Amino acid sequence: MELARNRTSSTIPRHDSEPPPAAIHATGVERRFRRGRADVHALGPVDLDIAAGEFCCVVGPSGCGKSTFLRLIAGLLRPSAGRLEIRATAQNPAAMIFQDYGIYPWKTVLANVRFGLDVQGVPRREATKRARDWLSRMGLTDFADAYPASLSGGMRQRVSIARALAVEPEILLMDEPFAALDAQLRTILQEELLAICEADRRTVLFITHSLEEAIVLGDRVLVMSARPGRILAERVPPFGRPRSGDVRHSPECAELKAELWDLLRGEIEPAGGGGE
Ligand SMILES: Nc1ncnc2c1ncn2[C@@H]1O[C@H](COP(=O)(O)OP(=O)(O)OP(=O)(O)O)[C@@H](O)[C@H]1O
Repeated sequence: MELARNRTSSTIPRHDSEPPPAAIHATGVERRFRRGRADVHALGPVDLDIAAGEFCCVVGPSGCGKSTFLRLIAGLLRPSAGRLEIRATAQNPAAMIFQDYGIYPWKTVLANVRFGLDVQGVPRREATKRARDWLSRMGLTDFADAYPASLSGGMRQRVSIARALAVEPEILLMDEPFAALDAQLRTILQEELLAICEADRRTVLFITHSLEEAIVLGDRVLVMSARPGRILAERVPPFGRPRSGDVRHSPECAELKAELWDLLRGEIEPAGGGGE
């Protein structure tokens, strides 16, 4: 097992004709867990390149190892086998956003968004300014001094996104970030995420159970097999950038959704259910 992290791109010789180096490069990555006496093969082998600036969505059956893959990339877990390279130049290469927001209830909204900057040792005045900028971009200026308990689910998820983006990560890892939100809020936050990523191109790995969400947001959609999760297929949504969430109403979206569902159907047990 090998893990290469924080390697600066400038140390890798390149020629102009070469494509840009992958921000995430996985070769034969596997992860196993011990559960009592049992050995749970959760993931892999996974071979995958994600380009710098690419927005990649991952769909797959429940329990196939999607979160495990994200946690490996975040450095929260180590691969049991294979090689995982994360190429980033920033001091803080990856930030993660979870479904349950992961914000601190005892800190104000402003303190939550400033948290990562405080940890990085950014001077307080600068950290506060950057945190306020992100609160403004996420429409939360008036809630800077509020505590999370007084916010709606959508607002809490905005705080969580602002906190992750405030540290200016090169790689954004999002684990079903909108799953707990109602359909309208989900659509609004998808639009906001599209706008943010348009303004500030980042490498994003986004896990979702919604095929439509994956198509609307992704430059590429990866389909994972049942556990142990492997990349079964990948599809490129036929929409350019800038892109609006309105592409969800297009025939191309419906067609691709049906195709992805066909790919997933055999991996999901028991049989049945719909495409979302
Ligand atoms: N720390 C752990 N110890 C033991 N088993 C684990 C651990 N973490 C994950 N697993 C197992 O690994 C498998 C993959 O889990 P993971 O959470 O990555 O799946 P997932 O695709 O993200 O699932 P879901 O879509 O339901 O969130 C599951 O069988 C899970 O029970």
